[in-house]
Amino acid sequence: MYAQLVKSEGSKTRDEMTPEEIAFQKRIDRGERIEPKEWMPEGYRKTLIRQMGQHAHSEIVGQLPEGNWITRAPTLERKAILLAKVQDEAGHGLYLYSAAETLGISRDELLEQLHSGKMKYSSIFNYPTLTWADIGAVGWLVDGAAIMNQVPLQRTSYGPYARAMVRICKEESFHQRQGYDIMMKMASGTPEQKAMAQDALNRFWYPSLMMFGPSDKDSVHSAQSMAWKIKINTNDELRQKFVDQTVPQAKYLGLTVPDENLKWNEEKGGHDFSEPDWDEFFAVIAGNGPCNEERLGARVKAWDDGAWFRDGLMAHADKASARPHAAE
Ligand SMILES: CC(C)(COP(=O)(O)OP(=O)(O)OC[C@H]1O[C@@H](n2cnc3c(N)ncnc32)[C@H](O)[C@@H]1OP(=O)(O)O)[C@@H](O)C(=O)NCCC(=O)NCCSC(=O)Cc1ccccc1
Repeated sequence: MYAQLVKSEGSKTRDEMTPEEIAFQKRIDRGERIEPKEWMPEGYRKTLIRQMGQHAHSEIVGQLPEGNWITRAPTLERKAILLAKVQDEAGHGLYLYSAAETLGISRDELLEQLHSGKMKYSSIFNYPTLTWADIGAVGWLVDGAAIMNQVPLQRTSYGPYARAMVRICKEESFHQRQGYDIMMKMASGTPEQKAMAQDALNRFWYPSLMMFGPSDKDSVHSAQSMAWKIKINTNDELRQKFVDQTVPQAKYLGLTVPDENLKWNEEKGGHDFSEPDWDEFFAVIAGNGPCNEERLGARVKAWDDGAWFRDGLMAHADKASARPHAAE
């Protein structure tokens, strides 16, 4: 069915699987949920830690480009809405770290891997938010792409991840609407405001398409992750759905998607569109995007600055447990 997917490193054919692995795959094929204390292949556990960890880190790092605008939101109402949205992203990160911890890795280990550059976070957050219209574009396009990817993950095979996705998707759809609402205001405002909205769309269009990952022929994990139902769709399938959903929304705003090759293809029932610049994508995920240093630097600083607070909490917890009767 997915002839274009490359074989994932370490993936096994049925003949190479142990009886336990075959039984596990049968459970997945029947659509059963896998729960934390149940047996799972080591590769399944590691793949989930990688994907859920990257997802959690993206939510946390993803607060930075929007947090940048909280003090400069144009009205009190916009400020309150943006503040709530950024707090939601923190909450999503925390559910996802908790869900990842059920796989036997601690939150400290996950954060250490983020801070040392061993684990990734979404490429999109390495682009700057230069104007207020960018906050509209982030909500509309970035949250829109996030939802497109995450709605199918509500049916992912690992129970704690699938359940976390249900609440996260509800909140992300509010985020997407608040972004589109900002874009509607800007696009129907003064010519200068409309130009800002167009400029934000121009800069965020291709980075948003990159959020779905490399094209299927370069996606090293898709084949195995889909066999395990850790992923439900290929990267290209979701990218296509995102383009098809977003193009009419841009039209409604009176804005132009920055792609001369964009056109409806009746035969395939979807748009033809230009691929993002994959060299840029691979440079960004290798740490060389416009804001990688600033984003990671901000997270490491926040971690270091919070050391006194974590130490205080631990000291308090130690004292409380040394006095078992104190709380009675
Ligand atoms: C689709 C994909 C992202 C990638 O498919 P896979 O099968 O895992 O990989 P594949 O073989 O295709 O790629 C090969 C290599 O490329 C890496 N790579 C690929 N794409 C990216 C990328 N875009 N950025 C960075 N790295 C990327 C990939 O890790 C792998 O490298 P590795 O071997 O690990 O070193 C998948 O992990 C997924 O669905 N994750 C869950 C959703 C999720 O994480 N959402 C987060 C954003 S939503 C949000 O934050 C909400 C929000 C909104 C607004 C404000 C604040 C917050």
